[in-house]
Amino acid sequence: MVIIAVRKSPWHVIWVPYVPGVVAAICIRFNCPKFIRRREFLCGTDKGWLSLRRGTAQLSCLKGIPPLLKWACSGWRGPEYDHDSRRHRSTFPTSTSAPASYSISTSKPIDPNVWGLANGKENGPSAVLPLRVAARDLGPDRGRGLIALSDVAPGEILLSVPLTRVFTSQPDSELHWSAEMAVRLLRAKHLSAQQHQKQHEGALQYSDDEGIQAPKVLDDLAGPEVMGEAGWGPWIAALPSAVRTPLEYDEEEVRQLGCPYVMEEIQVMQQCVRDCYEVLQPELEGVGCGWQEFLWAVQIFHSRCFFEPSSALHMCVPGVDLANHSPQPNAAVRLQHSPGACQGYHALAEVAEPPPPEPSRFNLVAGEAGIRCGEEVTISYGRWPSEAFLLLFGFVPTTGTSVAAVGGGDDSTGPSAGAKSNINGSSCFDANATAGGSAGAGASISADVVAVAGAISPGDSLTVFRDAEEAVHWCLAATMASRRPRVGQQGPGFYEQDDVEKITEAIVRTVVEAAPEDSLVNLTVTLDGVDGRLQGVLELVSRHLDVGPGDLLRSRLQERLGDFTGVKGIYRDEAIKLFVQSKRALARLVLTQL
Ligand SMILES: C[S@@+](CC[C@H](N)C(=O)[O-])C[C@H]1O[C@@H](n2cnc3c(N)ncnc32)[C@H](O)[C@@H]1O
Repeated sequence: MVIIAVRKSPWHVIWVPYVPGVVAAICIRFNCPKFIRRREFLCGTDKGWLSLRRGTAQLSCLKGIPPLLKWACSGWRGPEYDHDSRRHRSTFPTSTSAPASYSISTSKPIDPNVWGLANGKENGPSAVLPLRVAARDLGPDRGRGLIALSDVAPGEILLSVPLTRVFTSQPDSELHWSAEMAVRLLRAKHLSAQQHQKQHEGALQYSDDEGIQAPKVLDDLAGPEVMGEAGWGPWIAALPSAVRTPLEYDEEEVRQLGCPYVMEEIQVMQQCVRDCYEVLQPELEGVGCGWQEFLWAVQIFHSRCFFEPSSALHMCVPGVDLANHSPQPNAAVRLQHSPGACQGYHALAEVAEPPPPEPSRFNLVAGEAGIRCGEEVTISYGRWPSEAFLLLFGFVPTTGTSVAAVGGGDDSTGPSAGAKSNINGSSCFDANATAGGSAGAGASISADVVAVAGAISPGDSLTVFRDAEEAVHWCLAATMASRRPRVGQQGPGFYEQDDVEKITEAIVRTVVEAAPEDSLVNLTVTLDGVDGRLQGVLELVSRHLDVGPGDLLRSRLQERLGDFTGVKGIYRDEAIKLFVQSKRALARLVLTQL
């Protein structure tokens, strides 16, 4: 696992390159200039492809997607060209151990016709494109996804999309990136519909005139490099008709999230998109679009874009954008740059005739364990707190483990108080060191803890304080509240409000001076332990207040847990439920460690 600290950055997801040096890190981020809040996440990505998932039962075929995949991979000569894959394929043992419930338990290639794949057709002048993947409807939880049509060898390219067919943000736009892309998408949709209409009318007109050949309509495979904005039609036609992220949540749904930080984030995001709409409204009306279409288009980009850090561009990659997320993916993406863009190309050109430069391509590549026929092809969107997944993609990833032990919808049940074991053998829970607590390092993981951990979204973290200043204020206020003297008595260690403010200011100054380079925002706990910056702040405060940092953390976590246990009513969205369950389970689990 590679861990990367992303500092002073808004939502920012990073994939570490599968083969270092071949591809730049690919990221996804939500980055709105109007409301950038400095946030700090520890994030990482699994470099390995640990376990593979089998295909889902009852997969239905999708009209419109096969032509999309072919269109997206324009100019690619296909997997057979890139690899001698038969050699690799023979390395798979015959799968006889697959559970009977799996719909596909054979490594025999699936007949593309049965699966509705328009296969073996030409893609370019003479090339045959026998794709190894097809899109399938995987049900309401995941939407569509990509399924392997045959066993795929490690490292084999599954889809290869030229950058000319990648819908990319404009670097110098003054608008928020997704709003700028949305308005272009809607214009392209309008133009491609007009183009389609013209072609249809032309064909009708000529079919009336017997003996006269219909005018040659543009090839179905033509793209934006030939047709300009109207050329995005095949991709746009395959986009989902609805995407639901928190941009569409109403007040009640936002409230159900329970977490004040996330609630605020969503409100700011919603306002930002409304502001962008106001600016763009005249242009949007010009292409027959209103608020609903704009909101759809913005959410399309939030949920489907890669972020390429070296160019700072957001990229929506037709075909690859059908790959769903898994914390244990079996594939990854790579940017493959053209020889013309590589060092040495021009030097070569001086001494010999170099091959014509190929466009750079965005590849979907099988992981190092390969992929079995019938398995879903997944990539990792990154290892992120559940709010990042929720805000951008509208879903919260799970491990699939039962959540019964953390109470599910019933907030009264929690993990057994005896579950004092250390998560993953980590000994990071040292906040209690001066408070005399037991971290239980090295203890085995009890069934309760495993069940609780199962509800926690992989990579989740719990924001304990927004920033150091809030932490200091809270610690002082909570400590003074507990020491408030009775009338007529002198409480030990109790300060009056004026003094509290002075002490708070002094502590904040000390904290900032102690870590001038550090961004002291988004102080969290995770399954790996207490954020070191949070630990530092708590220790500084505790010295002034004569109270253990572990005690301060414990009572703050109790309060945060209360945010997630107070949610009433039936969850209106599965993602909200999973978000609340994950945060609640994490808070409880950390509390058992203190
Ligand atoms: C890049 S798209 C993937 C293709 C998408 N399923 C479709 O039908 O077009 C990302 C969206 O797919 C869905 N998705 C991806 N991975 C998922 C997962 N592990 N669980 C649930 N939904 C997922 C979410 O709706 C997300 O916003």
